[in-house]
Amino acid sequence: MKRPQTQVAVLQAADAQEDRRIDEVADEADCKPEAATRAAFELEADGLLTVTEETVSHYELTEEGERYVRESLPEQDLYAAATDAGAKEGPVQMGQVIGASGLEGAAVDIALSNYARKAYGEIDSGEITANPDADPGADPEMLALEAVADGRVDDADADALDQLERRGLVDVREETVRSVRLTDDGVTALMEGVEVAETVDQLTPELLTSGEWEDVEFTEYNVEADAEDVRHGKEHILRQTANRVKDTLVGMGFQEMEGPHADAQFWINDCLFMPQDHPARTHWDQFALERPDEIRDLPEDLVERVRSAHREGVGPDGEGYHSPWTEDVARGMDLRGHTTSLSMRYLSGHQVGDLEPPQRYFSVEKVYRNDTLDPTHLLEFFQIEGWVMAEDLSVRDLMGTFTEFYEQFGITDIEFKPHYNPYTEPSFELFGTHPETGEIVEVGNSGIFRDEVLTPLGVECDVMAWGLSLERLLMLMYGFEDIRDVHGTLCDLELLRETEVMH
Ligand SMILES: N[C@@H](Cc1ccccc1)C(=O)O
Repeated sequence: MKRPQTQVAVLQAADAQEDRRIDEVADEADCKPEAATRAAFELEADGLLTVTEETVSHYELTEEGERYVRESLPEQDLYAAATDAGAKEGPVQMGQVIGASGLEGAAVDIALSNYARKAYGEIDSGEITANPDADPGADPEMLALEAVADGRVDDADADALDQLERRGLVDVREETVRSVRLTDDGVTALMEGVEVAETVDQLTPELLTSGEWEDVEFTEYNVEADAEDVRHGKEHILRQTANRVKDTLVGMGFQEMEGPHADAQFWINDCLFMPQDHPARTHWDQFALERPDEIRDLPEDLVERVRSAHREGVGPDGEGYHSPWTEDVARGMDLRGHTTSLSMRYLSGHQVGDLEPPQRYFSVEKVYRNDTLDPTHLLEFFQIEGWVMAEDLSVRDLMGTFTEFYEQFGITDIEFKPHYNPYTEPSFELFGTHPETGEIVEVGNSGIFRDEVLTPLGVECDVMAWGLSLERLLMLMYGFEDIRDVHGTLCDLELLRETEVMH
């Protein structure tokens, strides 16, 4: 039998009687552990070797853990001080005991909570007792801490180790250790003789620089052999999807909008015909800016037209809100609660000049809302904003656009529900079905802009528009159940690493 060089070396270094660790095998085969692992997987695929994997935990003391090993656990100090103060006989003043214990700052809370947990005594209305049966001298956590410090982790009590990890006194690192063993077929092959094939199984810098690569014969690549996990940096799944959304919309003929994250309420709310004294005005619960607290430039002519739409309405039958409207409120600066502020800027002609129909614009940008965090809400998220300007638009166009858009992401069951927005009529919310839970999830909001919005902007044709959530799209695509798994400080790295990317 002929095998590539590394495989022959690994085969010869392996044993039929016992598992040998891959790093030892690599050492003996005189190759890198990665190369030995790859060869082992290939040999395994051909039945000459078995590869077993084992997860080994390495324990290490944190700084705090090291300090306690040197000194003592805070709860041990507390017990000693309590005992000295006579707390074994009856309750004594807590203040006095803590003072005598030498514990300070955060250590006091640590001592008290662990004291109670370990039943070293009772703490009640400012008094403390010490349990005469407790034995802090043989505290299992201290013993485990010492075992870790001395490199005798195997002697440590498993529950105590878990507790130490929870207390942040030890760090645990997990490592996958692979071992190999010869199979009967492997032994037979070795006895019959395995020769080194002339083929090259690894392209090296030397082969490249010498030009030798042109003449050598390469080993066939076994794409079915198992392989080692390589964990390199990669684009975040949310960013990837955002880019895919942008490509999709560009493919559908849209151009991208850009604009400020912090903007005047004028662009965020007033242009959208949201009355200044209406609760709907705060229904996004936007974050207001302290500095600067107002925008300097607003287009005066547009301000005037928006004021008039709010006060008197638009058109012969129009009714305004008959409620106060002040430019001061309109100048107030907020973090945008939706990117519809960008649509207003573009439709007004103040961003890229006056626009003639047909036009299509989009953005995939961050918005900020003062929501309560829960599995489907974040304080900031990405909105897929978009609008189409054309002479004659109907609800069919709106639904058709969403159907076409979501289909590109494999989502074919979007449902619509009539909705209310102060700025669109009719309005629709969009829903999708969560692939794991089967629950109906709201994914966006949309509608056709009212004349009260378009007339002041100087737009004379129809405009249909929407704001969709990028994170919710991700949930439908990948089956995430909690938005915080993919976003923010609590995100689940393992999930992000392992999620297969769809292209
Ligand atoms: N601004 C709406 C989305 C939307 C945009 C444009 C028209 C209609 C609805 C939201 O954030 O929910």
